[in-house]
Amino acid sequence: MKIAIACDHGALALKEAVKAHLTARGMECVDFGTFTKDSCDYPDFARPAAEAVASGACERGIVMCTTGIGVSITANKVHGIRCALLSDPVSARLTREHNDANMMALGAGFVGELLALEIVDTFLDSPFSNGERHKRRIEKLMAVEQG
Ligand SMILES: O=C(CO)[C@H](O)[C@H](O)[C@H](O)COP(=O)(O)O
Repeated sequence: MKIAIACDHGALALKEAVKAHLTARGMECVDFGTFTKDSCDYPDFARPAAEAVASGACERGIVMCTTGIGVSITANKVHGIRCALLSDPVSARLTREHNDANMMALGAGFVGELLALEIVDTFLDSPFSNGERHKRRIEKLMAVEQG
């Protein structure tokens, strides 16, 4: 699986840990930065990662900042993206089963590395349920993009 990853200065260490973990699992990470601890602006990194998922260049995306909020809001403004801000593995499973989320966000200030990796694994390993009611709801939520 090809995964787009991105972070700002608040989550650099977590992004590196996620990248190492996914690489060890045999997945390909496309890293959109940031690459230093210098202060930066999270949309500059979350946006291209989300666009890579929206275009199909990457299958899933994982974006990180201090809270996870800024990167998740940014990703969700890209057409085709359903990005869930996650802090527990149950929500990671349910957002795949119910929302068919194609991206997830983590707040490095709130979720430690071990928990973050469990959330990432659960998110990537959980399938969409394909339930009719969930498909209907996703169609309706994606229609919001059309105005
Ligand atoms: O959490 C974030 C946005 O939702 C970012 O990671 C920023 O770090 C956060 O807004 C704090 O910004 P600062 O420049 O590091 O003070």
